[in-house]
Amino acid sequence: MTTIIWFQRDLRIQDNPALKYASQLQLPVLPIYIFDPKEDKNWSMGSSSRWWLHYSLQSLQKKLKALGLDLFFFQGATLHALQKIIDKVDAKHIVWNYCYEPSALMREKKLMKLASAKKCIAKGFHANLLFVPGQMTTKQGNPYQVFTPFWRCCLKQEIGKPEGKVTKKLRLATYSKHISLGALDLLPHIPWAKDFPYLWQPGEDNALKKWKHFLRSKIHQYAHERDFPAEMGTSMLSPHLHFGEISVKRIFEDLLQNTHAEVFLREIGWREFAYHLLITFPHTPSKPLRAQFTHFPWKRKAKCLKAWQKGMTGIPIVDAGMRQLWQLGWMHNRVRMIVASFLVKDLNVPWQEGAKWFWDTLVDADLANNTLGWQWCAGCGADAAPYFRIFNPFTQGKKFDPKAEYVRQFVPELRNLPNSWIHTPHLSPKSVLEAAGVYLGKNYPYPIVDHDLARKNAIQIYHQWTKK
Ligand SMILES: Cc1cc2nc3c(=O)[nH]c(=O)nc-3n(C[C@H](O)[C@H](O)[C@H](O)COP(=O)(O)OP(=O)(O)OC[C@H]3O[C@@H](n4cnc5c(N)ncnc54)[C@H](O)[C@@H]3O)c2cc1C
Repeated sequence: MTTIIWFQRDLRIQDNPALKYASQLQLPVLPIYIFDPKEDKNWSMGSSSRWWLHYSLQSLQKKLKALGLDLFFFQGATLHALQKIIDKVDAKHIVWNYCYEPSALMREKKLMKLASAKKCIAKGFHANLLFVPGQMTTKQGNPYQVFTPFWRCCLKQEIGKPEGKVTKKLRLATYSKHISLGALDLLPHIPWAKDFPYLWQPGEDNALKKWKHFLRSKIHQYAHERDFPAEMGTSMLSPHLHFGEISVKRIFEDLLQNTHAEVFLREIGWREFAYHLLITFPHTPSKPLRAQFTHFPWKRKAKCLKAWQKGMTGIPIVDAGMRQLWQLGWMHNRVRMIVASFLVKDLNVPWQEGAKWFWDTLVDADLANNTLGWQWCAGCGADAAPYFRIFNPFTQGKKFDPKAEYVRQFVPELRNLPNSWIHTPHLSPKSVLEAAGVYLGKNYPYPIVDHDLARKNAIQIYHQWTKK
């Protein structure tokens, strides 16, 4: 008789209700992780996330060993693997924390049935969000589609306290047919992620360290600094939150006594909103929430998309963002909005193309947050920026990177341009460019579109389309 604990996106031992429950059952425990590279079809895990996952699992395995346990790895179709394991160990219980994505919830439902047929008690726990998504409705009983009333409603609900730590040693069940972490083959074969470790240390201990540091020395400035990409004024917790290395209930609890918490807490609220939308409207990762956008005349321009992906658009703030993403697997939120607006409005490329690129390159790639972010920028989602509000990437660059530290870090070929010209090299006097060693069309591109024309064009397309 065994208790299986199935880890998914809850790679922590603190405030882990499934682990806590398993620890109270007095049976040998079998902690497992199953990786199915083909799962979730269009949204199987991207390359940067896999990098993160490898180190996060390594860290969890170490933490479980300190509890007398281990982490057993499996590869292949999840339900099939679960069925085999339940049979092999004659499982009495299988426990897990819910993964709030449409296909994961479907899988978990099937697991309930499968386990019950085998007389194994299956139990899922709510652990990775503050509120169960999809349950909050307006007075009329409709799902919320605007953030502020959604969040107001959330904050009136009770939020349970985080679970304590499991501290006592547990008995490990035995199972011989598992594979090693390395055999999951999560790490890249060519070293494109070589710079990631300068910025990122996955794992629960590092997530907690980062959170404590943010609380101690950054949260009081967050409201002012969060929009300036060179300041590093945000928490940078997104990949840790995505993989469940830190509990959002724990974050909420720590914020209760903090007088600077409001703005930061709202961002945590956007995460809740994103999951609420994803569960309520499960088609939205690939289709617009506002159905009238289904036939919007986007254009698939392969050359423009490539230039955007490579950070070679000739628009410094866009290129800096796209190169930060490639180099470090992450991009600052303000810049995510700028590059997304540029792709969908200036280049008229479908938002789904941008979402896919982010999915593969972000260490924090998250189906709910990524979908919300892209649909917000494209104007086709809930509470989205109106389509005709188009970011000017040059003024955004000057406003949010006034000393051009961000652009200089990620677009070093522009490094020697003065602050007054660095965001608009194409308008710079020839003498200034020459003095800085910038040769447009040679070592840095001309802008791939004229922003003023592109803006007029985007608005014209929108008006023609809305008249139809
Ligand atoms: C086009 C686009 C795509 C995005 N894709 C993702 C994604 O795949 N994964 C992801 O986690 N975030 C995504 N975001 C949201 C946001 O950019 C990141 O969460 C944020 O930059 C992460 O940095 P941080 O942890 O320092 O954030 P902080 O400012 O410190 O915020 C704390 C936490 O709140 C949550 N959060 C913050 N802003 C948002 C937001 N706008 N929407 C939802 N949750 C938010 C995140 O979990 C974040 O870690 C996207 C935004 C845009 C505009």
